[in-house]
Amino acid sequence: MLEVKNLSYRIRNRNLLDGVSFRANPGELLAIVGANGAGKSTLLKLCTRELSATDGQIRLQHNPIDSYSEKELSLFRAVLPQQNAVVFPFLVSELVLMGRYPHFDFHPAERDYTIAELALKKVGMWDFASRIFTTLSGGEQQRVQLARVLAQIWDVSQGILFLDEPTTGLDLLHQHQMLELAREFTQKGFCAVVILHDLNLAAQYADQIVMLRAGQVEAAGTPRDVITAELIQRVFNLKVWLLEHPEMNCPMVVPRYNQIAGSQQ
Ligand SMILES: Nc1ncnc2c1ncn2[C@@H]1O[C@H](COP(=O)(O)OP(=O)(O)OP(=O)(O)O)[C@@H](O)[C@H]1O
Repeated sequence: MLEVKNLSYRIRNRNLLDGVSFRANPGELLAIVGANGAGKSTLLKLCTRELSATDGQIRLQHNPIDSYSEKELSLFRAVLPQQNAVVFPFLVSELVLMGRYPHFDFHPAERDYTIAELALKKVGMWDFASRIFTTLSGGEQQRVQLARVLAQIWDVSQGILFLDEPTTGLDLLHQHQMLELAREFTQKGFCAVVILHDLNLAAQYADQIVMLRAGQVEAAGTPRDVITAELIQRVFNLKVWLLEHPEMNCPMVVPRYNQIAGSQQ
């Protein structure tokens, strides 16, 4: 469970976040959406303790975020950051095994190797296990990083998964597989908090959406509550058509063509 109450973050007299509140329950995938610069990554960095809030509270599994040691946090909470520069020539298998670091002291156990293998298979990258990570394509690297993150919380029953723009660099199939995997973990009792730019992915996979605008929550609720033409115009400055997904019970967003052409002038 993640609970954020009246969260603010101020830097150099500018409020990057102002009075943000929401709650993500076990079993839920919560998407954070908003225009560039709205404060999504800042919010995620506060929730993962990379930054400290100026005001407000964050609770994980009902306890204040600061009540946990780094080790305690890493046993139930995993983070896929937006950028994850790897400079050393690690093997793919070594990198995924790093996700197991919180679970062993000096040497990985058989179970850690097994979980790293299962995680790599889960993201369809097992065949790349003995490749050097830095030689992989952008999308392949992203899938391996996901395997590392999944390996970290593989055998946790109610963990928290934070994903910052996880679909970046992924082709259409793997974008959906990424979110299917996040959803699979929510079905195990996890809560997943995912920053997404693609409103259609948010509509299809999220149980709840928090829509940020200039550091504040403009709207929050189910995809039907939040993915409306009016809110999208207000938050993204774009007129859209809303269609019904032919199979899934959710709206689909299609930008109005004249608007896009007009916005470039
Ligand atoms: N250290 C900093 N100092 C000053 N401004 C900052 C700092 N970090 C972030 N900002 C500003 O805060 C705002 C929110 O940034 P943030 O990265 O959270 O946005 P975002 O919603 O994740 O954007 P994007 O969709 O482009 O990734 C932006 O205007 C950014 O320029």
